[in-house]
Amino acid sequence: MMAVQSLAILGSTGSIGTQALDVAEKLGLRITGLAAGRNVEELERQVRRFCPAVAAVSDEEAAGRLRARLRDVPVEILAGEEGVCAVARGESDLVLNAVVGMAGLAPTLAAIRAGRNLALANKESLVVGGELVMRLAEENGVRILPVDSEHSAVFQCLQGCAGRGEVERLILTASGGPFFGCSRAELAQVGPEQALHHPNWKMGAKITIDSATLINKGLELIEAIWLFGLPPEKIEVVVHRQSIVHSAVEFADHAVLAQLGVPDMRVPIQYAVTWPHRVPSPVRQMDWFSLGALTFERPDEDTFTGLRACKKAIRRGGLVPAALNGANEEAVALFLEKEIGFLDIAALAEAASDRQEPGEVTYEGIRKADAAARAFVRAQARKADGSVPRRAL
Ligand SMILES: NC(=O)C1=CN([C@@H]2O[C@H](COP(=O)(O)OP(=O)(O)OC[C@H]3O[C@@H](n4cnc5c(N)ncnc54)[C@H](OP(=O)(O)O)[C@@H]3O)[C@@H](O)[C@H]2O)C=CC1
Ligand SMILES: CC(=O)[C@@H](O)[C@H](O)COP(=O)(O)O
Ligand SMILES: [Mn+2]
Repeated sequence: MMAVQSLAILGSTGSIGTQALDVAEKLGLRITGLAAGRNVEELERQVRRFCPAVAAVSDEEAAGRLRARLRDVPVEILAGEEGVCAVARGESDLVLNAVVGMAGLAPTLAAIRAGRNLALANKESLVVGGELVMRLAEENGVRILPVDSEHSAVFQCLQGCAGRGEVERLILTASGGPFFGCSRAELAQVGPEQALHHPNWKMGAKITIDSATLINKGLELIEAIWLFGLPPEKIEVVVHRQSIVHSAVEFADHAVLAQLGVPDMRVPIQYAVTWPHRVPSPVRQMDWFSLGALTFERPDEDTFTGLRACKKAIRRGGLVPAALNGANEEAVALFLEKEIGFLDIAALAEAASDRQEPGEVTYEGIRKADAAARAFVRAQARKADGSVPRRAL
């Protein structure tokens, strides 16, 4: 891959998007396109600072507001999923997809079909459509560079590895989230305020809740299967409370390589951009003498049932992970609105995925499975007769 000089960022107003702009600015990259949801104020600031040729937002109303704010700036403003996909297809050496959720799938596919190399933070693209995404990437000669910290860590450990046959297993580390060690009785009482406090990472709301339920790790397991072409039996989830070891690879000779560092997403973002090279970064050095103990434990899947539900969805395959993902997104939104309890998230994600037949993974199939799972979750949450595990225990 030629050195990246220009970058399009999708989800530029979010946690990863803003850090990616920070990295891009320090590397002196040209920003060719930006896309976001509805945060027009932040996107206006970004457009004025980085002067992309094109910017997109998720709907016409937001596009109207952005156009009104940027009348004096020569930028093309697009709207809707098609607008975001147009930014993904536009001229750039690399597209960084940091959109949150299933909304990232269409732009992932658009970038790949246009032959754009992809730095992928949007893990949901691979969760719902890994088979499709990886097949298209291969057909179009597109590289997918992981941004998710664990997958970047594995990718870094795999540099120089001659092939999958040399890998015994991957070790995906999990912080355990804010509630590690809690009982189900305690989890039944927690609300968004507590769940939004990740012990080690400052991230967007959706992924922070996913970390608290451990569903993030289940989604990451699926992401790893597709990125590295390994079966689930070869991927072990290990709780590592300190988030210093970002993941590891055990090779055929049982040597283990791990990637360590302070928890700062600018490291994996920058590596995805500069790969295979490493360049200086403003991220602080790890202080070995203040690290203290690094601990490793087995995840408690009886308490955090979401991880087990993800493993079941992987085993059933096909469209089942898409249903689980759609249900989870909907349930997380309801939890943040205080409509359902914390334990309901995993219960609803599992119930919705159990209802889904595996079927064939097509774009239309994914959308249908996603929509059906969301409708199921909304309907269950509306029921007042107690037949759903509302604030389940
Ligand atoms: N944050 C982190 O440290 C990590 C995140 N990830 C993954 O990266 C992705 C982004 O996460 P994060 O940055 O935390 O999320 P945020 O919620 O902080 O940001 C999400 C971004 O997506 C945009 N967006 C939302 N809906 C749409 C849409 N329909 N079309 C276009 N853009 C949209 C938002 O726009 P707006 O705000 O303008 O509405 C925002 O720019 C997720 O898939 C997450 O799992 C992976 C590893 C670490
Ligand atoms: C930074 C990152 O990659 C997140 O996905 C993070 O790993 C979440 O932490 P958990 O390990 O708690 O899910
Ligand atoms: Mn991660």
